[in-house]
Amino acid sequence: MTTTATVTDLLDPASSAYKKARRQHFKTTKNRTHPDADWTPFRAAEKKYKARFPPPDLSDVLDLALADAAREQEVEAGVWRGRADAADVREGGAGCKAYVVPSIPGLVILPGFLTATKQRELVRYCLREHARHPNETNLDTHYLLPPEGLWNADPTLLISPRAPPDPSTSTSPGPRQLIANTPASPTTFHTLAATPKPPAVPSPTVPSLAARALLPRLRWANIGWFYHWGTKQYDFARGREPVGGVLREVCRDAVRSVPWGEVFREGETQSGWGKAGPDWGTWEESYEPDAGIVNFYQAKDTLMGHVDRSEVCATSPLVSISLGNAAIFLIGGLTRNVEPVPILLRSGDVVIMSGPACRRAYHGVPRILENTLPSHLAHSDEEADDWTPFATYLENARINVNVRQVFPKGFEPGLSTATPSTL
Ligand SMILES: O=C(O)CCC(=O)C(=O)O
Ligand SMILES: [Fe+2]
Repeated sequence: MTTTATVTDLLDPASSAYKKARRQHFKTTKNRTHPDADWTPFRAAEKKYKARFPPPDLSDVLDLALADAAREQEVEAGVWRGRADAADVREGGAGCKAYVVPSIPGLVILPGFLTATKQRELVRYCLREHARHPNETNLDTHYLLPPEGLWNADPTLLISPRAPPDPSTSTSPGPRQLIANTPASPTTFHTLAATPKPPAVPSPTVPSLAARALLPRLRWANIGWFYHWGTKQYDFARGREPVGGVLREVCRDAVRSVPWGEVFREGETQSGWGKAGPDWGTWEESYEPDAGIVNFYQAKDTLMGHVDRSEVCATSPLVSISLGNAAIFLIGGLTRNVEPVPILLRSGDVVIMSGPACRRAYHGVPRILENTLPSHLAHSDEEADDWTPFATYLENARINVNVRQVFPKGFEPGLSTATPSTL
């Protein structure tokens, strides 16, 4: 008989689950040489938190839910916990708690920013309304998805690959590809916009799958301006979908609730803001999200360290919303040589990355923390009629909504050749 090891078992050295994980670990790492000396501090942290055995020690991980008595039950039930004092933070915020991390100027954490009701609304929005045509998903390249979207399809519906089978080649619709790209800026913008953006080639080896079997392979859905993964640049010629409804409202509320004077204090202002100078003082009016990605993570998925530099504006806020299971988020500096700060992000937390030091800092998600789905997103006796499938999906998943602003205030992109579909 096989039983699923819980986090509590895995953290207890006397348990059989711990001993089994240890045996497996020694078996798989027996012949491995350890190139630790060559790892950058960012890579070393990724390895640490990715490790299945021994389970990572989270005592260096900033966990701001521990500073909030109202979240005690959520923390206890999820077992994994970091420390509220694991990093130096400054507290501020009007009407809600905002934490500034002075070692990474421009990084703001809004723990528990979203109510349980808002979290549910956003989960419904991401899966039911957003991850479908005309928004592109990772599956569109390889599969002929139903027009109503994967989520709304009959779970038994057989979804066919786009390309006819060819057993001689093998590619798969995997996670996001990390490709080196030229940072976008007002100077490089026109060259980047003119670079050819050939469509991705559908894999001839993916199998037909029922909608319910394909759903766990959903990895991302595009927001706003269309992103071209092959060149890691926006494809402005395709126009954009509007960023509206609950998403725009949540992002704008989050930006408005930040005490920006605390984030960028007088006298501490960093260089790198560009010709127009710091514009954090006017974000309340000028911030307008127009692009981004919804990331769908299954329990074993990770997102490698990267910099989001395809946006022409390298300073305006990027709003990142966590839903479902918790995760370890690493954020460091402008190179991988900067030791990252590990942060435990739980459902309802919002992170804002802004300003030149943070907006182009390396960051990544080395681990999803299993069994951390808060009870307000799980199955319950009195759940709303339509919540059951969402609760089932979330048992094993985390959703991150990552929303950006591509153009700086006042920048004239001159996109006369573009044919925006829904501007
Ligand atoms: O999942 C997250 O918290 C971060 C996602 C991210 O960095 C991205 O989409 O670029
Ligand atoms: Fe990112």
